[in-house]
This record gives sequence, C-alpha cells and structure tokens, in this order.
Amino acid sequence: MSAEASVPGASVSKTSVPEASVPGASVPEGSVAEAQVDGATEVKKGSALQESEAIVEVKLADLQADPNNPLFSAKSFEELNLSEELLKGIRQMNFRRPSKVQEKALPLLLYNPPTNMIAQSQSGTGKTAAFSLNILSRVDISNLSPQALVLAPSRELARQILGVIETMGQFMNGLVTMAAIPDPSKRNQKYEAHVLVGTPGTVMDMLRRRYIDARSMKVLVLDEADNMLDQQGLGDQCTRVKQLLPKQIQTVLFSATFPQHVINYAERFAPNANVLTLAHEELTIEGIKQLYIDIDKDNDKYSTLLKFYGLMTQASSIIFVRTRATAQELEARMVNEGHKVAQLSGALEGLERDRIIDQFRSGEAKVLITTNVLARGIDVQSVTMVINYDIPTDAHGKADPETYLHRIGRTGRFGRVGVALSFVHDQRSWQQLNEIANYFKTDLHNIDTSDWDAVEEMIQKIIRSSRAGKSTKEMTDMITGS
Ligand SMILES: Nc1ncnc2c1ncn2[C@@H]1O[C@H](COP(=O)(O)OP(=O)(O)OP(=O)(O)O)[C@@H](O)[C@H]1O
Repeated sequence: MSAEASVPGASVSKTSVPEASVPGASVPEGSVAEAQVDGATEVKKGSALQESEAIVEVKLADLQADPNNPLFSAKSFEELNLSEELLKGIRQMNFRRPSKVQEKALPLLLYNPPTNMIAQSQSGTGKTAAFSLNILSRVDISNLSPQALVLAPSRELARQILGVIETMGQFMNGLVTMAAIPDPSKRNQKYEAHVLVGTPGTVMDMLRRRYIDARSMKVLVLDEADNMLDQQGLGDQCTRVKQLLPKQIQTVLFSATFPQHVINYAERFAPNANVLTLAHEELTIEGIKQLYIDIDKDNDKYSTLLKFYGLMTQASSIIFVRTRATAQELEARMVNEGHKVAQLSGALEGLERDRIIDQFRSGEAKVLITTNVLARGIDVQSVTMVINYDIPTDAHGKADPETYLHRIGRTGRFGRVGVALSFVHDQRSWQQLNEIANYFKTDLHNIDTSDWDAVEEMIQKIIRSSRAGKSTKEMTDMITGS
C-alpha cells in the first residue's frame, strides 16, 4: 500500500531516507543517553554507556530557560515553600529547577485551605514529583495512619510512584509508605503507613475489609486520571474508593491527556478544582521524533521488526502490541531466534511482572514487548525507542490518539531525545495513524527502507543526541537528510 495517499491537512509526510548530516553531530560511539544523572530514582547497572553530566546539565538548562518548553520555569524549588527535608530530597534526586507543571501546580496544591486540582502536562515533564511534593508537605509524621492515597492504573506504575515518594521523602524521619497492589502474602495485613500508593481494586478491597483506616485521609491523587475515570471497571472502583474516604479530602487528578468527555466527569469527581489544561497540539514532545514505516504485508511486520533489533538494544526499547497473544507470540519467536527480549502483559502473575519490569529498569533486559498495560506513566530514562508494532486503537478499532501519545511518551523523558516508530501495513492502519497525526497536528516522517544503512545511521544520530536541545529545524534536517 502506498503511504503517499494525501489526506486533507495531512501531517504525515513522505520523505526520503536521509544522509543525515547534523552540524557538530560527530558523537562518539556509545554515548547514548543512559546514565540517569538527573531525576534519578534508581541506580542503573549493567551498562557502560554514560553521557557526560556536564553536557546534560548545559542542555537541560537551555531547555528550562525557554518559555515555550514544558520544562520552563521562572522560579526555583526554594521559592515554592517546601520544607528543608523535601528540598534535600529534591537535591538528592538531582532536580535543579522545577518544570512548568511543577512551578504552576505546586503553589495551588499547597495553598490552604486545600483545593482540588485537575492538571494536564506533557508526558515526562514531572507530574509525579508535583503531586508527591504536595502529599509529603501535608503528611503529619506523628500520626501513623494513612493520610494520602495515590491510585494508578497498573501495579508497575504504583510501585514506581511509591519509589519516587520514598526517594523524595528520604529525609523525613519516620515516614512510612506502602503499596496496595495485588499480593497474596499481604491479603490480611493492616496498612499502617502515612502514604499509600495502589491500584483501585486492591485499595477498594482493603478499605472495605477495614485493613485501610481512612479516617485521617487528607489527599487523594488519581494519576493517569482520564484513564482511571474513563474505563468502565476502573472508573467505578475509583468512585467507590472516593465514597469510602472523608468528604473534605483534597482530590488531585493528573494526566498528560484529558479528552473533553472525561473532563466533564473529572470536574464532578474533583469539584471546584483549579484546572490546568493544554490544547491537543501542545501535547507532543519536541524531543520525540515520530517516524513510521510502510510495510507491504502484515506478514512482513515481523521481519521488519527484526531489522531494528540492533538499534533497539543500543539503549532500551519498548515494543507495543495490541493483544497479550501477540506479545507472547513475538517473544517466543524472537527468543527462538536467539534474541534477548522480555515480555510483560496482564496475563502474567504479579510477582513475575515485578521481576520483569525490574530487569528492564536495571538494563538487564533491554527490549520489552508489552501491551497497553505499560502505555502510561512508566519512567525508564534509558528508553530511546518506542515501536508501535500495532497502531493503538480503541475497542471498536478506531484510532486511539491518547494511547498513542502515552505510548510514545515512554521515551523523550524530561528533555531527552527518543524515536517513536509506528508500523503501518494496510489502508486501515495507515488511516488510523493519519487520524492520530491530524489530531495532534504533528508531523510523522516516513522511513524509506530502500537503504537500511541510511535508516540505521539516521536513527543512531537521533538517539545519540541525548538531549532535545537541538532546534526543531536541525532535528527535522536530521530526519529528512536535507
Ligand atoms: N524538576 C526536575 N528536574 C529534573 N528531572 C526531573 C524533574 N522533575 C521530574 N524529573 C524527572 O523526569 C522524569 C519524568 O517525570 P515523571 O515520571 O513524573 O513524568 P510524568 O509527567 O508523570 O510523565 P507521564 O505523563 O509519562 O506519566 C523522571 O525521571 C523524573 O525523575
């Protein structure tokens, strides 16, 4: 099928393969962004790939000085009225300056009397830190009962958020945090902690069985709130959880996406909230280079995927597929052919899922095949490539722009550079991708596969540039080879 079909106002453009030439882009081998030098919540092992801290700092400082960048801020953390313990925690995480959402949301969140909030900000711009700092500012350490609850759509995300809260609160003596996620060994345990982070089903169960005492709860956060409120099962569970919490609780909803139909419901869930929202076209992240590849037949998708294996393992990569069955099948085929890949889907049991995501975080597994279960929130800074093996669609087969945005947002975290590569193989998938591009009014560039060496060189150059400090034009030149 031809990708040249022209769509009104089309933002999917066909460009030839580049002989990429980037001014000053002679980056030494192995300088792919890997080391987590800012925002570190984990120590990376198993990788000799390091990027110079000095270079990263300079580039991040440039991004944060640009008022049009979502990482921009006019203030410092010191001006945001945080406790000395929290400022120490932030310094320990190597956060130098707040991002736009942190700077804007924090004063509103910290204000007394507490006010609800609905806040939207692009993927990877530090929403977790924004709501975590509010929580930790409001906790009374002398009262060891749950005072703040964060709900997230997956166990992996809940564990990650817990890690951020623990790192950030490491200087708050006596702080206790706990995960409320499915765990057979903890089914009959009381949740004696100041802060809980969990998935809605487990939290509801524990509240009902009185293992969570909700009387001191002051803050409820829904991360990925549009997803939590929109999905049938999850939405009901979140509503029921809220009904079991004190009426005056501060309700905080965060996400990169808030489709209009969810905003109305969100405003009922968090009444009289301060609202920070963005337009569709503001949502794409400059550092994520969106490419697509036009494949003749469905059958050729797999062989095309294999051609990217070398690039995928330079740092870390995620391959998104539609179903659990495809995830399992791809894993089996790739492993059979001697490739090292990991696979995570909702079909696996909880502890197995923990083991796999931890391996991926540590760099032990560099290629992860997964479904939409990991489309949202997962923050692994070494991810430089995201592959949409299947274009994201909703249950009716319609293009799903929100999921696309979350999936590609697993790369390009906090100013880093990443490549998002989508596979189209027929008229339908082509149309779905076009709908997505039009929704965000964004440019997607076609990869011409007649010269694989050139494709590889172009992608290498992008992922080696490590920070999105380059101008849009330089980046576009890199892709188009002009
Ligand atoms: N002020 C800061 N300075 C430097 N790094 C930061 C700062 N705030 C957050 N980070 C880092 O940026 C990365 C992305 O943050 P986070 O996971 O909170 O993004 P997010 O906005 O929640 O993204 P998503 O929409 O994908 O959930 C994390 O690794 C975090 O440690």
